[in-house]
Amino acid sequence: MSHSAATSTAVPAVGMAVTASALHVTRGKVPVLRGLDFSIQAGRITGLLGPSGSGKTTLMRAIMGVQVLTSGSVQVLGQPAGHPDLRHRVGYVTQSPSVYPDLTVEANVRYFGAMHRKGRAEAAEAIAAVGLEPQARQKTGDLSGGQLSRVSLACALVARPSVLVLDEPTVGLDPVLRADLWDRFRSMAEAGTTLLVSSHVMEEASHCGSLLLLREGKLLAQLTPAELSQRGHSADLEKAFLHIIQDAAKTPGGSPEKTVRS
Ligand SMILES: Nc1ncnc2c1ncn2[C@@H]1O[C@H](COP(=O)(O)OP(=O)(O)OP(=O)(O)O)[C@@H](O)[C@H]1O
Repeated sequence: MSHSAATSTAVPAVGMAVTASALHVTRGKVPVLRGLDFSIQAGRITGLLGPSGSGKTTLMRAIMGVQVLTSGSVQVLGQPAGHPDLRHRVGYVTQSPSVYPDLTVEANVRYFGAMHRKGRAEAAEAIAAVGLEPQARQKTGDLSGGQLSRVSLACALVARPSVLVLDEPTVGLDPVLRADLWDRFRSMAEAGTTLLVSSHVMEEASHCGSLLLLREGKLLAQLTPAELSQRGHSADLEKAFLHIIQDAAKTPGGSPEKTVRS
């Protein structure tokens, strides 16, 4: 897998790429996000961590502007989430790969690239970035699950977005590929791209510059991995997170502890 720094149209690594204020989302009759306030710093990897059902995907959908908000607001690169000006600047990779199975890897990536006025060179770079050069001419429908999710990622990378939102991008990948992908994310952040990456795997939190910890639709904390370890009294980030969750459960009314800003 190539680790060349991505040339993106990223905003300078100052200021905030995403800001949510008093964000409430109800899906069906279920209050899923319950009053979130946070900012995501530009040019950094922010991890979105929380148990299954805590609202991670819903929050990512809100940031992409594809989720109806009950109240509150989400701003992305200074525009309301979903604003047409953000179309070429914000990329989203969902949990289920959305690619054309009858097309080759290369054709898929070139197709998505064309939507963002990108050509052959950018497609080749995106394919190399996810380690799929050997499969470039293969029909996407014949690939393994992990390869398929990497095609989906390449289809987002080809646009060279300033903000990249990734829903569990490392699921189904072996440890070597996972490490390669995190290296890739790191070099993208160094080049100025803002990444928001969700994961169930607390071990992956250590790759992030900042963490948003969600539980039952509330923000338990925003902090660095080192702060998580310190506050959760364990070098094992999974144990530290559990500790913080247990502390929050003891708080009267089940309200989260005071949010730590990193
Ligand atoms: N369309 C819907 N109608 C009603 N409830 C929904 C809908 N979609 C999601 N939910 C509920 O919203 C809550 C949050 O779901 P969400 O997918 O955001 O969680 P998540 O943290 O991403 O979970 P996972 O890690 O399992 O993907 C869950 O309780 C889920 O059942």
